[in-house]
Amino acid sequence: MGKFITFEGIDGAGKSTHIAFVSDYIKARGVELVSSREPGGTPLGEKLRDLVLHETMHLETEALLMFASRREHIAQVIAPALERGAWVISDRFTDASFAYQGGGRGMSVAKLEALEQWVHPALQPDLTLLFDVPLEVARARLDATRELDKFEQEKADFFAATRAEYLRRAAQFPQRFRVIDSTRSIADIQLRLAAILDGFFDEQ
Ligand SMILES: Nc1ncnc2c1ncn2[C@@H]1O[C@H](COP(=O)(O)OP(=O)(O)O)[C@@H](O)[C@H]1O
Ligand SMILES: Cc1cn([C@H]2C[C@H](O)[C@@H](COP(=O)(O)OP(=O)(O)O)O2)c(=O)[nH]c1=O
Repeated sequence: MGKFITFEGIDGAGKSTHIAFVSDYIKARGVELVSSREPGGTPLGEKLRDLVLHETMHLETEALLMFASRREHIAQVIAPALERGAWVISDRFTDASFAYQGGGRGMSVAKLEALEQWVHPALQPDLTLLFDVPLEVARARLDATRELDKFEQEKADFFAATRAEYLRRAAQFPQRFRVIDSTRSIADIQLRLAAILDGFFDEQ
């Protein structure tokens, strides 16, 4: 079996900035790597992504579409890759549903756990990199760079709750989570990522 690594954090924390670095670092070890994202990662998932990022909908519809996209992603991409021994990096996975639909929007943890049990009862990431920054830093980075989607337009209290839920989960699952202080410079964060990945390779 390959290894499954997920990237998490509130919008603007710096996840996307570090994916190429982590990919290259893993590939340099001679491992086959599949890099993907959620919502999305398959042709159907990308259509669902477009809907869920731009249409207003009931909270539970939003959660169900996230898990529908995930079901397809696991079936088409993640499970086959892990089974053939490849490593998989996903820009977000189920922790994002707990943080955004749960923490941010207030959906019950019990309902999210039921969906998780349904869609991937036996699969969890081997390593989750949580890019953590205060809201003001994330907001300033987003404002400086891009057009904001539905989630990115949310207010500060939404992101405070989202960030808090991510940190709660990191404390709940310390085995797989590594929290990265994303207020640091990109170079400092790369040093920290390299140390985390070296440790992770040593454990294998
Ligand atoms: N450590 C950092 N220091 C300064 N700017 C950063 C840092 N990390 C990311 N950025 C910048 O912040 C913006 C948002 O980063 P991005 O990686 O797209 O965030 P995310 O994928 O988490 O939403 C980008 O313009 C990026 O260049
Ligand atoms: C996977 C997932 C993402 N999301 C949200 C978080 C993000 O705001 C958005 C898209 O994620 P992201 O890939 O970070 O967007 P970008 O391309 O702008 O960096 O989807 C959820 O609300 N629940 C989920 O389960």
